[in-house]
Amino acid sequence: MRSFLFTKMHGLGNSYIYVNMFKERLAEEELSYIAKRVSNVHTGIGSDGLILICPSDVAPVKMRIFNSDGSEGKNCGNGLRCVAKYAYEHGIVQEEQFIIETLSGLVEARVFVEDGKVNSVEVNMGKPRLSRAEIPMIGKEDDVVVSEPIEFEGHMYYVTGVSMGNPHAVFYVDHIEHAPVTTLGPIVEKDARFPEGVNVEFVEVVNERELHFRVWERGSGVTQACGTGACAAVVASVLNGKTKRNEETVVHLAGGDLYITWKENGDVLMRGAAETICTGVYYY
Ligand SMILES: N[C@@H](CCC[C@H](N)C(=O)O)C(=O)O
Repeated sequence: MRSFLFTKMHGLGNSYIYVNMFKERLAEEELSYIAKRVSNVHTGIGSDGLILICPSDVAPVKMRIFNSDGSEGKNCGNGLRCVAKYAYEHGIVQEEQFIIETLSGLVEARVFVEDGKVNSVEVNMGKPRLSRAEIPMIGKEDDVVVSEPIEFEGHMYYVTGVSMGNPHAVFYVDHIEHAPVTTLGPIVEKDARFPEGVNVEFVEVVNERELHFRVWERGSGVTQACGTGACAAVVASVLNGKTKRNEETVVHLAGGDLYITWKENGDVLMRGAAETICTGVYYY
């Protein structure tokens, strides 16, 4: 029987099994299988997926994220905050500001430390990508998708498309508690107009600085929070004239709050909590 050491961490209830690949060896061809196994709440550890904390050729640390269905994602906002906390607290980095490599590029993290422990993290998530080709979404390559009418199963909705290194489809609702997360979410996720699938976000605007948010994640379904999704929601809200550029917006997710600013220079800043739940040995 084989085994590896893991740490379970969460960002606002979006939990992953983290493996320190500076020390552990997992076979590339088994990563998808391991992600599915550890995520299972009944027969595994229970999580929204698996995150590998890896050595990098271009940064002090690299993040790889696998959803609970075994698919590999290109970015993960809550994961980045937890990777930053882990890297700092385990001495992978010594500075409080450092670069993390992801499959969608480099981001800069800054940890806020109290008594040697990281209690929150800010990540500069970089610039959102807005063209259909970048999201990706079928249609004229250079077009942006802002409140575009779109039909699903005979009903009309309005979608705004944003890539934060991974794809997001944002929909506005009047009351967040009635958002069709588990009904419309899986339909949009797998719709052929999004050739790589899509994360699906529902947003209720409270006021110019506050949003309610629920998510159906590509590859994981309902989660308590999605960092890249919350960034996409803020970008979409600026594009739709509902919130302001260069001003911090509080996003209320099921698992807690994130503080997000789409800066004048184009970068999106995300700040929020990152927490360690437990460590252990996983056998497979
Ligand atoms: N929970 C994440 C996003 C994880 C990846 C996503 N499901 C995808 O496939 O793109 C976050 O906090 O951003």
